[in-house]
This record gives sequence, C-alpha cells and structure tokens, in this order.
Amino acid sequence: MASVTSLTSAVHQRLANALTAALPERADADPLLRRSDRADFQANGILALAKKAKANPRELAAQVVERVVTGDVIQDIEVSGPGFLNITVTDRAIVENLAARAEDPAGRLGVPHAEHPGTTVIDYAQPNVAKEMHVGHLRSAVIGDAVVQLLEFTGENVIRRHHIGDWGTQFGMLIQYLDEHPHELDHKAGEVSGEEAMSNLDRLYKAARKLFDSDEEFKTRARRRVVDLQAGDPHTLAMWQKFVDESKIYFFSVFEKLDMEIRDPDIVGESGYNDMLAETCRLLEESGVAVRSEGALCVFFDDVKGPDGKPVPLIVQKSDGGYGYAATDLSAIRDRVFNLKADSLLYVVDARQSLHFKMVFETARRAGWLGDDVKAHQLAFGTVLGKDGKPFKTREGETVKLEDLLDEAVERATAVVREKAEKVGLSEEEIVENGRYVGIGAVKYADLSTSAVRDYKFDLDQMVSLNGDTSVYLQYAYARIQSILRKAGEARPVAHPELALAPAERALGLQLDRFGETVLEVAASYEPHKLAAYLYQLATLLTTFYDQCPVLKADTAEQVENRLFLVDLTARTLHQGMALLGIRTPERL
Ligand SMILES: NC(=[NH2+])NCCC[C@H](N)C(=O)O
Repeated sequence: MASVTSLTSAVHQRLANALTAALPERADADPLLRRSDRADFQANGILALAKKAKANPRELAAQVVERVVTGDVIQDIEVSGPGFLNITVTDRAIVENLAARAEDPAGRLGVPHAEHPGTTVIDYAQPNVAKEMHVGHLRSAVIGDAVVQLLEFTGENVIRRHHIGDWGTQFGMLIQYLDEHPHELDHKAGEVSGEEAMSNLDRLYKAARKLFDSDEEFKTRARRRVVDLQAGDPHTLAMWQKFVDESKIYFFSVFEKLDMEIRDPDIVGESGYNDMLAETCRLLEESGVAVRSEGALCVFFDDVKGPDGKPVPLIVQKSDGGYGYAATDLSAIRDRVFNLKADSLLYVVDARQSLHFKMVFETARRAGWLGDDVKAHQLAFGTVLGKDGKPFKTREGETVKLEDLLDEAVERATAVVREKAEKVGLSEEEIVENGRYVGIGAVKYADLSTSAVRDYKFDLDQMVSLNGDTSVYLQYAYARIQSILRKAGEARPVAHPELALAPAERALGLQLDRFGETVLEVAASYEPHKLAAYLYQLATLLTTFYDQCPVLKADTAEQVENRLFLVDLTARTLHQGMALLGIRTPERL
C-alpha cells in the first residue's frame, strides 16, 4: 500500500475523526472532501448528515470544527454557508507531504496502487490485414496505449489483445491471385520497409480485384479458396500467412513511428478464434440464446429494431454457414473470461461499433459467459474530423494515409524545434529527435486531451502551437525546468518545510499533491483526458509561479533550494504523467 499519504487523505482523516466524535452514532460518515477555490479544501458532507440526524447543519459543522485537530496539517477550518466547512492546510504540511512524494522509495512519486487490482484484457490497436490503416486505427492505438500504461501503473494485470481483421472472404481472392503469381511477395521480413509492404499489398489487392471482376473462372477459383482457407488447407494457410506477415511489417512501421510498443504475441486476430467458432454457435443454439431464422443463427433483442420497426438480430452464423464478426467476438469473450481469467474486458473501438458491442455483451450475458463478476466495457471513441469539421479526408476526398499524416506532424514540429534550436544549443541530431517527440506527442496529446467519445478536429497548426493546451506547451515547461536545474550550479533542490509559501507556491504544491489521486481516478474511469487536463493545469500553475517567484534569484539560499525542490518535483510529475500518456519529454528543447 501507499507509503505516502496525500494531503487529501490527511485532512480527510482528521475530519472523519472529528465527525465521529461529534456524531458517534454515524462513525462511518463521509465528510465529502473536495478541492475548492475558496479555501484549499471544502467538506460538503455535513448537510446530508445533519438532515439524517435531524440536527442543525451549521451547529453540527461548528461541533466538528471544535473537535478537529489543527496545527499540524489543518491551519484553518471554518463554517461557511448553510453548513460547509472551508479548510486551509499549513504550508509545512504541503512541503512535508511533497518531500515524502519526492523521496518515495518506489520511485512512484507517492502514487498508490489501486486498492483491488485485477486482470484487464484490453482490445485496442486492431487494424486490418492487407488494408491501409486509417485515423480511426490511430485513435484506438493512442487511447488504448495510454489506458494500458495507466492501468499497469496502478498495479493492474493487463493483457493486451490486438484483434486485427485477418480473416474473411476477401482473402480467397488474394490468396488465389498470389498462388497464380507466386513471386509477388517473395522476400523476407526486414527486407522491405513498411511503406513498401503497404504498396505491395495495395498492388496485389488491386490486381486481384481486377481479375476477380473480369474473369469468371478466376472468381470461381477464388471462391473455392475461401472454403479451403476455412477448412485449414495447409497450402492455403501458408499463402494467407504471407499476407499477414506482410501486413505486420506495415503495422509495426506505423506503430514505431507512433513511438509505441506493440508486441507480436499480443496480436491475436480474428483468425485466432477460428477453432472456437463452431462451439460458440453450438452453445448459443443449444441454450436457446440464439435461434435459426431464415437459415441464419440469430440473437434477438427487444430494444434493437430497424427503421421499419422490425427487429435487427445479431447474426452469429450466416445462412451459408459462414461465421461473422459477432461469432469471433463472442468466442474472444469466452477465451478472455475462461482462459485468460479476465475480470474486466475493455474494447477501445470506434463509437460506430457501439450497437455491435451492446448486442455482443448482452448475448454473452444471456449465455452466462459474462457474469456479475466480469465487467465488459467499450471505450468508444468519436470520429476524427478535418479542420472543416467533416470526416477527415484529403482535399481530393480520399482517406489520409496515416504515415503521411505522422510525417507531416513531425515535419511541422521539427520546424518549431529548429526555430529555438540555436538559442538552446541543440545539435542537428537533437533537433531531429526532438522534432519526432514533439510531433508524435502533438498528435497523441490532441487525441488524448479531448474526451474519447467526442469527435475531434485534426488540426496540425493548433497541435504544434506553443501556447494553449498542447503537448509542446507541456514539453517546454519540462525542458525549462531542466534548464533551470542545470543553471543552478551548486544549489540543489531541498525541501524546507519551515518556510512560508507564496500563494503561487501553495497553488503549485497543492496541485502536485493531487497527482496520485488523479492517476487512480483516471485509470479507474478510463479517462486519459482528465490526466491531460491535470498536467495542463500543472504547467499553467508553473507559469504563474515563474511570474511571481524567482527561483535562482530568490531572497535566501533556503528559498532557492525550496523553489528548486518545487520545480524539480513538478518536472518529475510532468515527466511521469506524460509517460503515462505515451509522450516523451526531451531534456532540452
Ligand atoms: N474485438 C473487436 N471487434 N475489436 C475491434 C476490431 C476493429 C476492426 N478491425 C476495425 O478495423 O474496425
């Protein structure tokens, strides 16, 4: 458990004790402590308690104030309004608390582990084989990666699953074509770049399509291939594997550009559940959860109807015997619950698939695969829009190539970095590396700083802007602190709890104290945008602090040390917080 307690918990403890003393019959009552603008904290729980105890809220509040221990943590406590408590903490408590965070032996800045960690299987970064990735795949990867980092940081056992689209009828056509033109993918992994891999696939796809549409005999052969593939014919499988391998070269190049670690064994695509599909259907049919309707195996829902008022079923098996997307997802649930022993299933998938997941989860519940002890949640995300507010497309109306987009972000960011490079004394190598971290960070941050369910505008100009809620702003805040620490010479960051704090120091200190609770909240609610908001506010408070409190030119040596201590902890918090979002913080910028 946590070796460092936050100010919030210290204040909470003292209030709870005083409440118990004032109202012994309600010993477990929660004072409902909140951060507040009026004082450091506000407790709002007295009102409801007084109502239940049929007491006067202001009087009960006054009794709590009388009994609360003050002096060490709580500086001031007073009744306000109808029975709120406004609480100010001592400067000493702030600095002592932060010092404990800074010295946290676990190197976690005092962030506790979650109280009840479990096993989460997270389904994210799931592009499709032999197809170009699009911005939706980018979102899933970026949001999913942040959630993985956050959950792992809180002690959760996280199992990653990249449910790639690697199965389906289109492969019959591709495999048949490759079989008839055997040398088209004749190279080993490592011999081609991601871009080449994609253009190989694109070329093959187009050629196969053309033949499929113009040559009846090829069409027949291609259709037979699908049957061979599903029957597990070894030669056909080997051809299929070539497409998967070629696609992975491409996927990995995009993920690497994104500065994101995706591990091959975590890629378990639709094909990985092939052996389970028949059994899944059998179980559903035998239990009566699914029924045959016009030959297809279907699950019906009272509340899912089409525009004509007719029920729209979840089709698990088509009338021709083929299995669909739903059969795979239902099989994946069985695997994740029964084999991987998940207690949470998380899906980072486009909101346009929400109905699919709603029906899949409900079906799994009816089948008894998802019990009350297993949570299933789709972390649905919105659409990426262009500057014009319409779905993101090139000027010619085509979907934007992901790699081009990332390259452009890096290019713009490099220009921004270069402008200041001379002043900072960056080498060409550092400019290139920083440009990458700033550019990729900008793309990730723009995505992660808005609530996932909302659509967001992809606007590179705004993303790499130095002012406003951008990753560059946060990266500069970090680098600026590093520059101060380098200039500090002999002076070291040392906490001095005996010093009185200026308002800007207090505000910064109180924000630093919130880091642990913010991380836990954000991980529990899968809302990385709240961590982004926290970090942005931290950087803003740092800016105010600089304006009001000279660091190296402070009045006394102790004050210099104490301020160095504050900015150093701010830097470490920014670094850790950004890392949880998958964003780097260069030392010099
Ligand atoms: N278990 C799942 N269905 N995961 C989502 C897969 C996303 C799908 N491959 C797509 O490109 O839209």
